[in-house]
Amino acid sequence: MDAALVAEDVRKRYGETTALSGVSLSVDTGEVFGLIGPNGAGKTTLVRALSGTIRYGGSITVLDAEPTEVDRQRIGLLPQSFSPPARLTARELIGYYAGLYDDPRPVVDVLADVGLEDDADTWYENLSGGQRRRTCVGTALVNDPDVLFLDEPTTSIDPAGRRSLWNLIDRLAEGGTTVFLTSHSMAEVERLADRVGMLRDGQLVAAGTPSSLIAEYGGRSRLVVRGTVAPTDVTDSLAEVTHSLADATGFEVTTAGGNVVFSDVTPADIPAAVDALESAAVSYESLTWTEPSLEDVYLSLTGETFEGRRPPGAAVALEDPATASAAAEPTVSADGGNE
Ligand SMILES: Nc1ncnc2c1ncn2[C@@H]1O[C@H](COP(=O)(O)OP(=O)(O)OP(=O)(O)O)[C@@H](O)[C@H]1O
Repeated sequence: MDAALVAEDVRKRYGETTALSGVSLSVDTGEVFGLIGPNGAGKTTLVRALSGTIRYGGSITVLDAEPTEVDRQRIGLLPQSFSPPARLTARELIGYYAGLYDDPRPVVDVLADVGLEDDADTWYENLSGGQRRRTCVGTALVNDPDVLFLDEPTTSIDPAGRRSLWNLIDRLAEGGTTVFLTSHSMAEVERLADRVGMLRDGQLVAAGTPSSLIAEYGGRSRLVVRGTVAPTDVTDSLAEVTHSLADATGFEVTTAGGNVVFSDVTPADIPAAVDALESAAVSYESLTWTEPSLEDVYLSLTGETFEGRRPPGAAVALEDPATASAAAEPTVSADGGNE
C-alpha cells in the first residue's frame, strides 16, 4: 500500500527545548494512525511539522510532496487550540472555511457530519465546549481532505458526541482518508487506530497495531480473587494455599494484599480457578478478570500512573462464585478506560 505520510529523522528544537529528536514513521493511505504520549512529548510539534506549519530538521513527505508544497485542498488540520471569532455561528464559520477552497463540500453536509444541524445558527461563544470542538472539527472537513490531522479531536466532547465523531472517523477512513490523530484517551486510540505510535521526550519509543503493542508491553491477563481467607482449620497462610491452587490449575498463582492472583488466564479458565478455590476451601468476596489494554502499554512505557485509574483492561466483577462460569464470555465495554 502507498504511504500517505513518511517522516524520517524529524527533529525540532524551540530554543533550548528539544521537542522532537529524530522521529521516523510512515502512515499508509487510508490508515488511522494514533499518536499518544505524555504532555510535552512532542505530539503537537509532530502534527505541526507533518502539516507544514513549522520548520523542522529531517525529511517529511505528505502525499509525495514536502508538507509546505502539498496541495492544501488535500489536507485537513484540526489544531489543538483553535480560537475562531466568537460571534460567528457554526454555519458561518464552517461556511467561511469552505469558502477558502475551490470545490468545498456543502456546509449542511459538514454540519450533519459533526452533529450540529440543530445548533448551526448559534454564535460560537454561546455553544458548549463540546459543540465548539465539533464546529472546529467541521472546519477541517470542508475540503474533503485526503489526509486529515486531528490534534486531540474529542477534547471536551461528551460521550455520545465522541462516539459519533469516532463513527465519522471510521467512515472517513473507509472512504480512503488517511487520519493522523493525537489523543490522551487510550480508549479512543484503541477504538480508532490501525496503528499507534508512542512518543516520549521527542522520540517514538514504540509503534504498531494496538494488539501488537498490548502483546509486547501490556503485561498479562489476571484473575484477581479479592478478600480471600484461607481455611483456618488447614492453614492460616494464603501463601500455602497458592501452592495447591497452582497445582490444581497449572496457573501461576500469587498473593497481593489479601488477594489471590491467577496470571495468564482467559475467561474460559475462570471456572477451573473457581473450582480450585472451592476445593481448597478458600472463601472470598469477589473475582475480577482483567486483560491488558493500551492503557497498560502507556503505563509501562512512560512509568506514569492514571489518577483514580480502574484496574487495567476490560474488567468483569463476579460477586457470586456461582456465576463464574457465565464469565467465560464476559461483556466488555468498548469504551473502557480512562479519558
Ligand atoms: N512554540 C513553542 N515555543 C517553545 N517551546 C515549545 C513550543 N511549542 C512546544 N514547545 C515545547 O516543546 C515540547 C513539546 O511540546 P508539544 O506541544 O509538541 O507536546 P505535546 O506532546 O503535544 O503535549 P500536550 O500533550 O501537552 O499537548 C514541550 O516541552 C513544549 O513546552
